[in-house]
Amino acid sequence: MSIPGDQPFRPPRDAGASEAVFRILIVDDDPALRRTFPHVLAHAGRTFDETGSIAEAISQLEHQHYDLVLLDYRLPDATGLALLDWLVEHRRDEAVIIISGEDAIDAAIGALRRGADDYVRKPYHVAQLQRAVDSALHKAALEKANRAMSQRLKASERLHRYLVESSPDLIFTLDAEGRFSYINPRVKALLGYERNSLMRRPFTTLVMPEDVERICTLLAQPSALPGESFNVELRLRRNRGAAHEDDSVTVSLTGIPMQAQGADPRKAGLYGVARDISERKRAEEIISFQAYHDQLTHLPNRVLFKDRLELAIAQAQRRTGALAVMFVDIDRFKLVNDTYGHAEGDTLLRAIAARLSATLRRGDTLARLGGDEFTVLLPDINTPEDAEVIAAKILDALAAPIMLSQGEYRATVSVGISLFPRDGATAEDLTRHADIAMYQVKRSGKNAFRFFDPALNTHHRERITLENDLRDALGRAEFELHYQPQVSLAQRRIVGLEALLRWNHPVLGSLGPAGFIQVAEELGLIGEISTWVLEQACAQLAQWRHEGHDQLRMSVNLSPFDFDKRDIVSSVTECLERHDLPAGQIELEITESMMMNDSAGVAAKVRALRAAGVSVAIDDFGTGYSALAYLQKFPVSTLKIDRSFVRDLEGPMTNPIISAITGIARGFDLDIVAEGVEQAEQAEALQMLGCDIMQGYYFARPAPAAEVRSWLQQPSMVFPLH
Ligand SMILES: Nc1nc2c(ncn2[C@@H]2O[C@@H]3COP(=O)(O)O[C@H]4[C@@H](O)[C@H](n5cnc6c(=O)[nH]c(N)nc65)O[C@@H]4COP(=O)(O)O[C@H]3[C@H]2O)c(=O)[nH]1
Repeated sequence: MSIPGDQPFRPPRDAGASEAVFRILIVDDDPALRRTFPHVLAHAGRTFDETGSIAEAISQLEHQHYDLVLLDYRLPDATGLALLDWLVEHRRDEAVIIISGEDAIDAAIGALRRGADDYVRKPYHVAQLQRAVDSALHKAALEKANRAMSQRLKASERLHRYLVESSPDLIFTLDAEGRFSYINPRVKALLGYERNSLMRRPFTTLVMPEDVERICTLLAQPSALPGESFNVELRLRRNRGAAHEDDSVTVSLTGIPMQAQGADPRKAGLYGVARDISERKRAEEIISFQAYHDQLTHLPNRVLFKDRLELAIAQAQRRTGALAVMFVDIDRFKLVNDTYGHAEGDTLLRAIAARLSATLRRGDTLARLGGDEFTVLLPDINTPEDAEVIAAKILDALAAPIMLSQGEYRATVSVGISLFPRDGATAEDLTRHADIAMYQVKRSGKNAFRFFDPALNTHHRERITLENDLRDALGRAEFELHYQPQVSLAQRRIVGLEALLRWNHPVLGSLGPAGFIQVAEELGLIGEISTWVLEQACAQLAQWRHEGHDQLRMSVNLSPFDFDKRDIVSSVTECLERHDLPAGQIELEITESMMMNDSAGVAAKVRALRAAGVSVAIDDFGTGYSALAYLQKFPVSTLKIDRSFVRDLEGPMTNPIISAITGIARGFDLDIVAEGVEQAEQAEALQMLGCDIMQGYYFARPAPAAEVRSWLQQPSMVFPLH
């Protein structure tokens, strides 16, 4: 069996005999001989030391290693055998050639037994001694090289063992039956097994059941040739005893079949390296989760929703079934975000996501597309009524208030529904059509659901065009203010003017605010528009005051959004200062509904405005649930009687509501203005009911500033003005 990549060990070059340096120790009591030897044995790379006794030789050897000792047998202090014994005893590896004049064979046997390499008997021929020395040194060189090689082999083996045993990867070998024949200690730390307990156990012992079949198939493949590696990702199971939250570790396994030379390829063992990639997998999972999920709610995002919808469409097509897509948009979400801040907005989004999720079944998908937009995929519905039931459930799910840190909040949503195949065959069409249906719900009062109707499509396109045009309208100076007089019958003069916004649309002509104010609010453009209106109205009033009409009051309509997000008080007072206007000559109109939902602190702002001397009127008074309590909380200065009450006026004293309103106004010392007066009889009746200031087509329609100027200049007023 060969371990791939393991090369045969080669000795280093300097271990070769040819390049070695040899030290030779001559031990002889004859000084003449000691001097002769170096001459007769001289050779490049040989050095000689000499001593005359065993004791001297030992002392020399204790300090120096020699390759060869030329040892005289008989010395003054002992025989050469004593030195041989010393060498054995001290595990020395010097080669020894005994040079002896002894005749007895015992001397030679004794010397060779004690490890002498050669025995040269005196008298000898010089060539004989030279041969013996050459041969002993050659042998010594070989042994030296051998020793060096085996030392290096051992070191190399230790290194390899160290690398394998301390590897952070799991390294193992399997026999031909797939049982462990080696496994490194990493298995203990990684999976909690004692390595010995795994020996001869099948590899599959360590594999999670879900992956066993896969790895078995891979191992059984005949294409797995020796040296041809494979790589596979699989889960290894932890020892039950290893207290760990995960019961498996995901590894990347590189397997290299090992096969004995010429053996059956199917009978190959395996060399495997398994790297723990659990962390990487987790990171990958997080990254892919983030790519397909919304971070705030952890719901699927737009990409994943589209993917699931496309899959559901394909499946519905196959089984000729139906599916529904819902577009869910939170009503007035912007208001929460702008008023309470993004943290509260996020809490609301999470709470709504949780409520919606709870109403759906396992196979349904709830996704967050971004902002306050959610989508729902109902992949398996039979009839439109099924979708209707779920839409109703969604609305119901939000009936209970949601707890925000600022208090309870009642959220509502608008839901648009499109059906496959009826309303579209692609993910884009179905989502767009559900979106259009949702828009329609928004326009007709919110907090409801509605199915897509192809007719909506045209409206929707018109709406998109309108939105785009509206974004450019301020920049292109397409807005204009018209002014409608408020007259006092008793004084027969114009006492006030209401500024009413007009949009001179390049294609559609002059548009009234009803057609675009709500869109501007939804697009977040209302703030800029209101600022422009206020500025324009103040400038115009200043102009008329300059022309001598200094008793006029200017009414300006504000949107609830103006009270929500801006510091309306300072905007108004600064504008008044800029135009040098007395505060009481500007009147801001707010609606009843704004008073009822005092989330943005409207009452406090109204009080601040009133404190600054600015008049505040309640528009459409009496149409909602105006309670006297509101009048205490909101210290307004004027009540405007809605034109719906004026329209119903048939004769004097016939309208109890108007009587009540005038009574309230008197009680609270408020001004009163009747709107929508179209006929002389209505004016008469209102006067009888105690209302003197009136506004309506009977007196004058809203008109551009130039026309209003001509009315203001009339010395005596005759109604109608035009
Ligand atoms: N049928 C009938 N209608 C009459 C009569 N006299 C006046 N009107 C109309 O009644 C509306 C009076 O304004 P509003 O109730 O404050 O109702 C206003 C106001 O709430 C809002 N609006 C107007 N201008 C602005 C503005 O600059 N900013 C904001 N945020 N809203 C505005 O748009 C609403 C509609 O404004 P307009 O279309 O200009 O409609 C005006 C006016 O043209 C009448 O005798 N009969």
